[in-house]
Amino acid sequence: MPPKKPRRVALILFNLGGPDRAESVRPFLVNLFTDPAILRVPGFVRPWLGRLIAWRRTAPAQENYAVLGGKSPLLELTVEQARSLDAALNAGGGEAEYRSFVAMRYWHPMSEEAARAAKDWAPDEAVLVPLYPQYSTTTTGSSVAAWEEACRKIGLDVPTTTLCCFHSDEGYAAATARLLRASLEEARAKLPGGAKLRVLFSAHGLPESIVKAGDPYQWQVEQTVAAVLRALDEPGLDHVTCYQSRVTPQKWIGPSTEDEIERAAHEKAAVLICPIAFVSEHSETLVELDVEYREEAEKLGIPGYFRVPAQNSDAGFIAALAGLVERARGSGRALCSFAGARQCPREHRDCPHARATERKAA
Ligand SMILES: C=CC1=C(C)c2cc3[nH]c(cc4nc(cc5[nH]c(cc1n2)c(C)c5CCC(=O)O)C(CCC(=O)O)=C4C)c(C)c3C=C
Ligand SMILES: [Fe+2]
Ligand SMILES: [Fe+2]
Repeated sequence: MPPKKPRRVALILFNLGGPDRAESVRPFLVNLFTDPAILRVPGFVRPWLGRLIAWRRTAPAQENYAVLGGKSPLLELTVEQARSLDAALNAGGGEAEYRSFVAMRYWHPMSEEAARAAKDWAPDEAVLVPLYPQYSTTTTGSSVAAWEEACRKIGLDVPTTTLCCFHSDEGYAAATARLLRASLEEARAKLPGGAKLRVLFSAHGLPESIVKAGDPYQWQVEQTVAAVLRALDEPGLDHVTCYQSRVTPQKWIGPSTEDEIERAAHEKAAVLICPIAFVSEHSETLVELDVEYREEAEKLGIPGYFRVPAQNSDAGFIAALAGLVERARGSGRALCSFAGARQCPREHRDCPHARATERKAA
């Protein structure tokens, strides 16, 4: 008998995307601020208001990207994560052949480009893999919606499993705790003896109204911090969870990372910032945390300012992601679909991270 052909599994890696040159900043921001998941105003107002906000945000955003050579490093880092994930999943041979496709939400390659590339490969099934550990309607929810629309448009119809969230996954928490431990040791070695050190778990913020409307993101961020602290196993560690990157005038969830840095400086405590909702370096880690907040902290006379690197293609993180993909495929259950809602419910404490959408092959 001829050997059985491996089943082709397309992995669709979701991230936000970022401009690839200075001229892309404005259209990237327009895409972002005209997304109904981000700008929650009546549909007839959104195109105008979204463009206005994008126009006002262009100059500060361009300044941030200028520090990074005029572009976001997010795509390159995501492509590297994709290659590493494929290598990890395909290493043992097995019944499946995996191939990752990157689908960015607001800049290229976007969902339609990813869906066309995936279709050309003729997969037997697909797994949607958000590079967001915590589910938010503004990130994973929005990406899944864009993906489904792209599939309808180009006629890609394969059985699809959605990895909804992995906020408390043990492998992910352990990999994050390892990175945190290494940075803690480095910071302690550099600090003058006896100086206080506080860990600031810094997540991307969200407008408070979005959380009040039921978005589980903040709750899931808190679960991640708890899981990382369990894995770190350092009782008594001075820490706080805070939120960065506020970009609109509404009230955002807090406390803000800037306020926590200021509080630490007043209390003569050094800070170690641990990004807790980003798994790749980008402008909000490399510029906001490493340049802007550091400058403010130093002006306030902070005794030390350190940062934990994002996971990028860290071997432990990639192994955790590979495990999540395998378990999601194997689950065969509708775990996070909640009365047809797109969103992983806030109360879903036991979320094993997968929503299996069974569709009959055409
Ligand atoms: C109302 C605005 C925004 C919400 C809500 C929001 C949620 C959100 N974003 C991330 C992760 C990323 N955001 C990135 C860039 C970015 N985000 C916003 C606005 C909102 N984000 C803007 C305007 C920008 C552009 C940059 C800027 O103007 O400063 C990025 C990519 C940046 C890059 O360098 O490529 C990521 C990643 C999360 C996790 C999140 C909610 C949970
Ligand atoms: Fe953002
Ligand atoms: Fe979930």
